[in-house]
Amino acid sequence: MTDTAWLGTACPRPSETHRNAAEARQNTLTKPPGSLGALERIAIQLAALQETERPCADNVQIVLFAGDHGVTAQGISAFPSAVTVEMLRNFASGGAAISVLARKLDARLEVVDAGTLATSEVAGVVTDKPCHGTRDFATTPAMTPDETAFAFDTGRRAVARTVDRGAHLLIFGEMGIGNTTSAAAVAAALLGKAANDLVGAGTGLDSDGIRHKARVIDAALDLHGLKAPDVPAADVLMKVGGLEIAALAGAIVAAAQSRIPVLVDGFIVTAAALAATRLNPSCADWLIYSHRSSEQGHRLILEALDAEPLLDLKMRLGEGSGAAVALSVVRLACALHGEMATFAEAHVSESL
Ligand SMILES: Cc1cc2ncn([C@H]3O[C@H](COP(=O)(O)O)[C@@H](O)[C@H]3O)c2cc1C
Ligand SMILES: O=C(O)c1cccnc1
Repeated sequence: MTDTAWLGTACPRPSETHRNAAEARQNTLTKPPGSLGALERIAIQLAALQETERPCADNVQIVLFAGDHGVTAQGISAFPSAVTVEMLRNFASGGAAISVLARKLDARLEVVDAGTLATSEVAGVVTDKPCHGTRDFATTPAMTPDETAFAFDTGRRAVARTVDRGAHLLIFGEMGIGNTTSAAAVAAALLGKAANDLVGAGTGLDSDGIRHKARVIDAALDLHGLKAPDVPAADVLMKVGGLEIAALAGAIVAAAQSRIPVLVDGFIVTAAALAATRLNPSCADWLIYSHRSSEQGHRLILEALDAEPLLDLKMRLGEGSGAAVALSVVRLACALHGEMATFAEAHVSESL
């Protein structure tokens, strides 16, 4: 039995001293105070987390967790499960969206098979899984307690591999046909909302398909007793989550415990972040929200997390792609914060 006690270890608090210093610096830069909007907020948050007056997001690691979902047997995705493993090869050979973004951003990309149906190792992919895909949660819990604990640890091990590389920021992505259904089920259970409020088109379901997806989730929440209030997040993940979603939740907690800020991607990673904040509320300080996905339920999860994402580009891909695109904005926020001249340095008159 894998121990999950580590998930509860408190994450460090952001430095108020550095937050105050960064805020003070923003107000001395040659611009009307507050005029850089969210860019100021992000630079100040990062300064507090990195315990510096000049935050930085140059050294970035992207970790993508992949897993397969038994619930695909219910016809809840527009694509077949085989795509998950096919995409593993595409990530490794550099042709996926996140592969291109990682190259252009000069960020390292590690792909972890956290539980796909692949029966042998895929070249260029780290294999760290307790089983091959989850069970169909329409009929039985998706995972056993041991598989869930293993998946949390998969996330922790991925973060441990990056700590020595000195990453300023982590981005987590995911790949798993069927995982918008699992993510919606997890979020519906944790938020006490109807499945209908959290489902969306995923890879491209039509409105009948979306209604069917909601019915599958709704029935599963009944079956597993997840409409009751205050079901522990680990139970929710075990019953209707996924191996890559539990790995994401474990990785988010582990990153915060290791003092590494996380740039949170779209619908699925945000559902995992919601679970992570239930597993360990102190990790919330370490999360920066990158974008609002056009997957319908994302808005509700973001609201529950009190999150204001940086971008809304109508993206709905996953893989960490929204966070990767927002990384450019974060980097520019850091550059402005660190490199703009102050009123005194530039001999510019301050406000009346
Ligand atoms: C070629 C392809 C590449 C992807 N990359 C991410 N996803 C995204 O779509 C999947 C979730 O949608 P659903 O729940 O509808 O299956 C996940 O793998 C997610 O990462 C992809 C989907 C496809 C088809
Ligand atoms: O926003 C996401 O993460 C997302 C949305 C649809 C499909 N896959 C991922």
